[in-house]
Amino acid sequence: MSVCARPDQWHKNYPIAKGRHQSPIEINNKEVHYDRSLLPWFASYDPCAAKTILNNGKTCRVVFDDSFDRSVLRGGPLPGVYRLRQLHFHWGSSDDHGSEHVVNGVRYAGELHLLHWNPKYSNYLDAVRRTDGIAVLAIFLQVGKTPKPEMKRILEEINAIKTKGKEAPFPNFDPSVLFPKSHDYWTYHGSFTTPPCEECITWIVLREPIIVSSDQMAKLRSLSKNAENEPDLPLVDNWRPTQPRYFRMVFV
Ligand SMILES: NS(=O)(=O)c1c(F)cccc1F
Ligand SMILES: [Zn+2]
Repeated sequence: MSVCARPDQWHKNYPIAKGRHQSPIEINNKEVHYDRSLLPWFASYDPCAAKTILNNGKTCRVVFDDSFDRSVLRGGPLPGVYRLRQLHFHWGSSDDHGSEHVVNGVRYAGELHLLHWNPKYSNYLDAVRRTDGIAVLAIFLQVGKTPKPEMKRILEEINAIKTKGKEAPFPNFDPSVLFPKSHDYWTYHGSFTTPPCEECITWIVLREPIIVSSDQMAKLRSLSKNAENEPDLPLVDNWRPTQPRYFRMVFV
């Protein structure tokens, strides 16, 4: 495994990976603070902003047009609107683990991240250098008998992006169809969960998971980390272990 592959080695190339605002973290209900000044969050996404779905060897990602305030997240802990740029997933090698955040000791089968950036900065790369540059909406995936039908659209495309570097058109998709009923959330300041682990993220972690089927999780696991001309290496366990918390949570 290359030195960058193992999370406990990341700090050798990216010292910030040992910072004091790293993600993910363990969320314990008894330790969160209630902040009544926090507002509900709102997403207003344009389905026509959806562009492509791709396998980058680390996850399955859907990319959106973020050249103007077309699909935005606002409210909650956010000072203004943040532009939707991409969504991606984290999952395990079996249904009993795979999420990045852990809630009261519970690991979910997976976690969906919708990444947004603050347009007060000139571009995404500038935003990732700012503590208020990025907002990620995180939604847990829980395995159950009645999966959310809207997940089907993404999983049907998996066959087209089996290997690293494969990309397929993914038009006309509003990711808010994946949201659970409740918008209740926890929020804290953290980082990217993959190198360079910049500490630029306002995390909004939804309390209510969405239900996916075991077959749908197996579909994600059928992706390969490698390109088509290389041996098939199952793309699984693309989650980072929880990091030290060092600071307080807030919860609406
Ligand atoms: N998992 S995460 O949301 O922090 C994330 C991103 F949004 C984008 C790139 C890498 C990455 F790790
Ligand atoms: Zn992620």
